[in-house]
Amino acid sequence: MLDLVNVSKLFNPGTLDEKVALMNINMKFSPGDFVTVIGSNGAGKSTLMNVISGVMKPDTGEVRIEGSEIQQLPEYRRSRWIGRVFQDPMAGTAPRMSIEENLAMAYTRGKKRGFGWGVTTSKRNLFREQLQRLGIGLENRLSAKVGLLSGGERQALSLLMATFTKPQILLLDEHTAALDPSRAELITQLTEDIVSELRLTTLMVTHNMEQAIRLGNRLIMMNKGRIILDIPEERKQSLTVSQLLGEFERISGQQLSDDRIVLG
Ligand SMILES: Nc1ncnc2c1ncn2[C@@H]1O[C@H](COP(=O)(O)OP(=O)(O)OP(=O)(O)O)[C@@H](O)[C@H]1O
Repeated sequence: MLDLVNVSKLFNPGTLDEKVALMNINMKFSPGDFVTVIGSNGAGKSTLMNVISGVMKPDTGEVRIEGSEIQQLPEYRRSRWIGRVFQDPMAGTAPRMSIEENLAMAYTRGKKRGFGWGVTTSKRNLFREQLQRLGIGLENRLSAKVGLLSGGERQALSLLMATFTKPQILLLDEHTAALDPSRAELITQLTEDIVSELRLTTLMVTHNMEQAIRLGNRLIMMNKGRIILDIPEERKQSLTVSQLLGEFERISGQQLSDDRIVLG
C-alpha cells in the first residue's frame, strides 16, 4: 500500500553541518498497518513523516502509494491519500475560523473544483453527526472559534479533520504529547477507534515507550536516519519497555537519548 524504496535525505550536504536525516530507508506498509515509530533525538522520525506527506522531497529514492510514485507530488496533491495530525493542536486547524468552517475546509480537501467551503444544511448535519462520535460535545458548538477550544478538543477536531475524507494513510506526529494524561488517553482511544473503523494505514511517532508497545500491530525504531528495528505484532505483544531499551542499546551500541522519553 505504502512503499518506501531506498529513500535518503541529507540536510546541508557536503558541509560541516551535514545531517543524515534518512539513509536508504526501505519499508513496506500493508493496508491497515498501525505502526508506532520511536527513536532517539534527531533519528529522522519527523523527516520520515515529511517525506511521506510531501512537506519535503527525498534526495533519492521513491515513495509509492499502491505502486504509483508520488515523491515528486507537492503536499496538497497528496492530501487526498494522506491525513496528518501534529503535536501542536493549532497546527492542523485554522484558529480564527469556526468548527464548522474548519470542517468545511477539510471536507473539500482533495476534491475537484466546484466543492466550495460553504456550509450548507446537509453539510452541517454531516458535521454534527461526525462530531458526535468524538463524544466531547463539539456538535453543540459548531460556530465556536477553534482558537477558543482546549488543546484536547482541538486535537480531537484535528484528528477528525485529518480523517474526514477517508484518506488511506494517517500520519500522527506525537499528536498526544502536548496534552495532559486524561486528554491524551481520550485522543489515543479516538485514534484507535478511527484507525480501525476506516482501516487506515497509520504511522504514529511517539516518545512514550509504553504507548509504542501497546498500540498498533508493528513497531519501528529509528537511529541516525536508519530503521534499526522492525518488530511485528507477535513479538510486540510480549515486549516490555526495558527489553525495548535493551534492544536499542544492543543494536546501536548506545543508550536511547531522547529528552522527551516517557517510559510508561
Ligand atoms: N530543516 C532542517 N535543516 C537542517 N537539518 C535538519 C532539518 N530538519 C531536520 N534536520 C536534521 O535532520 C536530522 C533528523 O531530524 P528529525 O527532525 O527528522 O529527527 P526526529 O527523529 O524527528 O527528532 P526529535 O525526536 O528530536 O524531534 C537531525 O539531525 C536534524 O537536526
